[in-house]
Amino acid sequence: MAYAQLLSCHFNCQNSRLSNPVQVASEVFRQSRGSSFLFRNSDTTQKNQRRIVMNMQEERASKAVHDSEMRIPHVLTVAGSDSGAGAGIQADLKACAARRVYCSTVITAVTAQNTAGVQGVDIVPEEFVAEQLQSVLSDMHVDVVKTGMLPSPGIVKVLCQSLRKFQVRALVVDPVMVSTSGDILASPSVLAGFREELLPMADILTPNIKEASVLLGGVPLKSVSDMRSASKLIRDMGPRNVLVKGGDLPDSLEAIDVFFDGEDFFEMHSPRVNTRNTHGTGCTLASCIAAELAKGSSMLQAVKVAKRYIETALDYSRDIVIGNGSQGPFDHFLALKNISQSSLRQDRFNPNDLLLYAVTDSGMNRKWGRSIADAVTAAVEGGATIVQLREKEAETGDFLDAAKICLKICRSYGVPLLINDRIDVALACDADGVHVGQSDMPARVARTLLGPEKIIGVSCKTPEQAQQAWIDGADYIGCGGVYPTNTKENNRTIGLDGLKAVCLASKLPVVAIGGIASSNARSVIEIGVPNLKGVAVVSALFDRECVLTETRNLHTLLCEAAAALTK
Ligand SMILES: Cc1ncc(COP(=O)(O)OP(=O)(O)O)c(N)n1
Ligand SMILES: Cc1nc(C(=O)O)sc1CCOP(=O)(O)O
Ligand SMILES: [Mg+2]
Repeated sequence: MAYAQLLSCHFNCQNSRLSNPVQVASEVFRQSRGSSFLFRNSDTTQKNQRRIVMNMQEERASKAVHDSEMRIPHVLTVAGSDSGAGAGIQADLKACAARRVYCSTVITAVTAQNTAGVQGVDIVPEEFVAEQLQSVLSDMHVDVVKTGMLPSPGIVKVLCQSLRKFQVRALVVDPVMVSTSGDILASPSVLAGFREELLPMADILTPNIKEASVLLGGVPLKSVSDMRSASKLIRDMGPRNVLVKGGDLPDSLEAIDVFFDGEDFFEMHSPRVNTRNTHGTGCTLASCIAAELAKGSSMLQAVKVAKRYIETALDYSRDIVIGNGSQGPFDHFLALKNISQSSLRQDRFNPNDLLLYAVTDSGMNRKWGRSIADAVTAAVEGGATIVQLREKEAETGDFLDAAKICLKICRSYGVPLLINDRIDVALACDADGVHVGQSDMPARVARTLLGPEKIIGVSCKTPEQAQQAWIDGADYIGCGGVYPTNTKENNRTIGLDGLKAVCLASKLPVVAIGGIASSNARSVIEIGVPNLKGVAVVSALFDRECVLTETRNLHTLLCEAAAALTK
């Protein structure tokens, strides 16, 4: 079968949006079957050639199955090249790779740049920027476009034209105007194009305080309160969300960013990292937001993850030396290093997320005729603050498929998803972490495999196990069975006293598990130990007719009980 025909029938499959890989494969076979008439030689040659055709068809069909399964999230960055590779296109590529997202590139300018500053800029003609945009967007499925240096009004124009022609899920605009070294990277005439065309299309704009000031006509920003006002005024220019980055705010011990979504303000605080290696933080942050959006995160969650990633990367790279200038690049690939300094793990896990911990059960879902997607959606809608996918009977492939589905749902609600027992599944789908028991893979080995960023929970029934969990680098303890349960066979009940003993033996946050429901959750919280952060529940949520109602009720009860304790 002619290659062009194979491609075209694959293309037709994609166009008809056959979502199931098996459907895609059978469509490839169906469309390709008629074409063996191309071969009209002797019988044997015909047989051999048919075999070749069949092999090609099988290969193509399996490729079609593979392609539809393996489409990875895709960010297109439209930005300038930095020869020193700390910022620009090079930072975007590294950030996306570190966040496990594919990144294609449209180059708007080539800069001669190093750790001392920008020595030269060569702007790519707008026609050639348009050609690059056409090449990428007409061929590849781009989820999110991220923009950096847009050095001419013509480039802003052709970009907006392309964005109108090829729809993407989100547009992240980093209004690069001044480099970290103070060099001007966009002329004032670009500002008009920004205001008129690009900003109204943006899902998020990420100015630093200098850029926010330029956008507002030179108003100085000196405090967090100024940043709040600026984010509101800038949002009036069109972007749906604004993140004003306060890293350069004078007299602040913290790096404070202000996020405004049109309704609420969120202040995001992180310790200021004392390092010269900050070149490229703006590009990296915007790319990381784009990458998380491409993976399906909500905007606020994407911003939080990106900020945490930058903070961890800066901390990890604080002492590296690249170049002789005043501003060095940092290392994007900390996850590839087997580091376990607990200092790097601060803040990426919020112990308050343990308040209402929903643990899934496929048997219960089957009993009530629910898909895993329905069960998890109802739980997070109802207020579950963290979800664990616990699939005790599933084949690895099915477990992974379920994990990908749940991850998409949880990311869109900003709720972490942990995988029960299976470190390999967590790695394969880039889940937020794992929960392991005393007979599963030891937590310290899980930590080595998962790196510093992932959440690791460990089941403990005794103070000794709790102490070991801390040494092994766990983030929290699951402690039970507090009450008898039918969900886990032969599970030893340790009661409220056993729970209290485990909590007192550890600095780690603890979530209680086993036989907990609305009828007894208050008594659990009321043991009143500060590191007991919540309850983990299976049957009281999932072995019920309406998961949404049960989760809502339990969530309200837990909030009330926790609030009563702090009075
Ligand atoms: C939050 C939480 N706590 C405890 C457990 C139990 O883990 P484990 O002892 O490994 O038993 P299984 O769940 O694997 O049967 C948990 N899953 N979650
Ligand atoms: C998974 C699990 N682990 C336990 C432990 O004691 O470590 S008890 C348990 C099952 C909890 O289910 P339910 O909320 O239906 O009682
Ligand atoms: Mg286990």
